[in-house]
Amino acid sequence: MSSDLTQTLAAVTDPQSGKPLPESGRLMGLDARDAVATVILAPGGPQDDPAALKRDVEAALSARADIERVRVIFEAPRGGQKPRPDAPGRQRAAKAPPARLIIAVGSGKGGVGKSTVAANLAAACAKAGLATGLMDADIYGPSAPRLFGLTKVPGLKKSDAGIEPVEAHGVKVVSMGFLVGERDPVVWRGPMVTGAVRQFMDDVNWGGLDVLIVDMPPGTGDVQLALAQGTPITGAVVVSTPQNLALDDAKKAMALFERTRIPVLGMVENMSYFICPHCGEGSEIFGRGGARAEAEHLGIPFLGEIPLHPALREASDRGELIVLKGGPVAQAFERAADAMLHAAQDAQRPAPEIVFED
Ligand SMILES: Nc1ncnc2c1ncn2[C@@H]1O[C@H](COP(=O)(O)OP(=O)(O)OP(=O)(O)O)[C@@H](O)[C@H]1O
Repeated sequence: MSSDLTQTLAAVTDPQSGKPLPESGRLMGLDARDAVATVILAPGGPQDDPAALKRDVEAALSARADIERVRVIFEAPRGGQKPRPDAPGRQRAAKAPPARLIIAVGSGKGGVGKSTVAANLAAACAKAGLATGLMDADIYGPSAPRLFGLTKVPGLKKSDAGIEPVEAHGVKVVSMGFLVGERDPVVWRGPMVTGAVRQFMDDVNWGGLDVLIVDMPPGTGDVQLALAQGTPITGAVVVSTPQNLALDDAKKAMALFERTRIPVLGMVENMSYFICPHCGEGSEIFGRGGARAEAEHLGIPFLGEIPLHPALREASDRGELIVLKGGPVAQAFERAADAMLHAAQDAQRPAPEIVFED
């Protein structure tokens, strides 16, 4: 599909270089899903005419029978964050990122336990003594209020320092679920998604965290794009289950992160094997090691495997985090969190400078 789309864009001339768009070096991302095409373009120089380019891209792609909507996104110019329009008369100082490490937790599809894994990884970081936050960016189906036992939170408060996160189990939490009920239908349009995610990132009084875990919605690129614009994301963790179909979806999620320039730190396999709550014995009902093998095949680190255990679902439903309770599932989360933190720290380390001696 995407090489096909690239061909369609060959009819569009880049005003900056005069070349067909795919040959101009400005086409940074191109994807279509559910008849919506997303095109990411690098910023142009003085010769650029972004309005004309946007119009031409929209016209070329919407002429296709399989595309109903086209979304054109220009990347911010290098060397700084694109300034956001502020309230009149109010000067906004350049903001420091909310955390030293910002880690997105994503999955290719729903139901693989991504939110459960994100919440327990966050609590594991807090347990290890790190100042930790969890931003529930899964605005289509927020589950942080349930997982952290915060379903009765009546809304988010604002102070002079910004929107105040709610603290539970040692983690500072912000979720759209505090503003709308978990089951309330909300229709999100692209710009609203971007606005909500940016506001959670920029306007929450996170208070200088060590780690911010971002629970991403499955699929769609809206949130990935919104995150990638203007915040230095350390990397992404992709959660999968061992089945082949889930792994295929996980690969798509990785491709989406990479296209938005968020490096993939590694993969966590959830529901890897079943631990019998009665005898404590493990059985590999899905065939173990699928995600590890796939991660190795793709050349990305494998961060750990979390067993399928009824106690995990029960704890989650009660608003408790199993990682804080000890036992084999808690240990699995602690090991995965440790591997994730190491991978994130490595991703942040600058590449060594190679010095040639005369
Ligand atoms: N390892 C596990 N063992 C037992 N139950 C689990 C495990 N992981 C997740 N679950 C349960 O599976 C269900 C789905 O988990 P969760 O909501 O975290 O998935 P998700 O991928 O975030 O889904 P969605 O995108 O729909 O929110 C929940 O009921 C959760 O308690």
